[in-house]
Amino acid sequence: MLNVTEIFHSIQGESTHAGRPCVFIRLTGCPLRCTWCDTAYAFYGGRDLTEDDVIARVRAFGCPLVEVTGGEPLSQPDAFPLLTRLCDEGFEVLLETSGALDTAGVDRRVHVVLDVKCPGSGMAERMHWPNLQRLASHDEVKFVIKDRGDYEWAREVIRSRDLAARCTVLVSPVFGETDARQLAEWVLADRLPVRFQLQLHKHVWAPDMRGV
Ligand SMILES: C[S@@+](CC[C@H](N)C(=O)[O-])C[C@H]1O[C@@H](n2cnc3c(N)ncnc32)[C@H](O)[C@@H]1O
Ligand SMILES: Nc1nc2[nH]cc(C(=O)O)c2c(=O)[nH]1
Ligand code: SF4
Ligand SMILES: [Mg+2]
Repeated sequence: MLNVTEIFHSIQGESTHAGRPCVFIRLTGCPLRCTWCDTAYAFYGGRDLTEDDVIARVRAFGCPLVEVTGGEPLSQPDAFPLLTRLCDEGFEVLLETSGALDTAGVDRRVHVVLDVKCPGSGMAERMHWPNLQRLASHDEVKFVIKDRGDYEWAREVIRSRDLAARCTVLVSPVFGETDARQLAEWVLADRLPVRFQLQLHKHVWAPDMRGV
């Protein structure tokens, strides 16, 4: 059984897949509390659905790209077989995860977008660092940057672990809080080998709108 906040069809707003039509499965619940989280409505509530229900709802959208997100999707043990089932059904599968939960049980076909929570999130000490050793070239690592302190912390993690040689590294401003231009200029000044991203959907729809 899966506890689900929402299943919706939208334009992927993040990662290297930004701009592509995508179905989102937002699982309920998260053990973290990032200071700037834009999805606190997924912490509680939700509706219990069987894996078959979820697959049927996803299939109905007729879209080959699916993202499992949350909340923290890996906080539900049944998320692991769901990811495998989605791959078996022929979907291209993305997983958006906080970095705090072990990704060892995630199907290797899944494209993992792994956050590394910076100090400004208040959750940096929750990082499960062995997750970085399991990154495949189709995976992506994301740093959401609140301020200059976060930027310098992320830069050190990227350089000391040679992350850009392993996979795409994304840096994103905290929406509505971090000056995007400032972050872009820091990246350029340092020749940091990352992909700067904005949350595209928040520029298309109202930033606080659900289900997009
Ligand atoms: C809501 S989280 C759900 C998945 C998982 N719990 C995680 O944190 O990756 C989805 C993505 O949105 C990002 N995010 C949440 N609030 C944000 C904000 N205010 N500005 C920029 N990105 C944000 C998170 O860092 C994460 O990459
Ligand atoms: N359009 C859209 N793209 C997204 N990419 C990642 C999202 C997420 O909340 O994990 C998200 C989201 O909530 N909406
Ligand atoms: S881990 Fe993800 S869902 Fe949980 S509080 Fe942080 S951003 Fe929000
Ligand atoms: Mg979102």
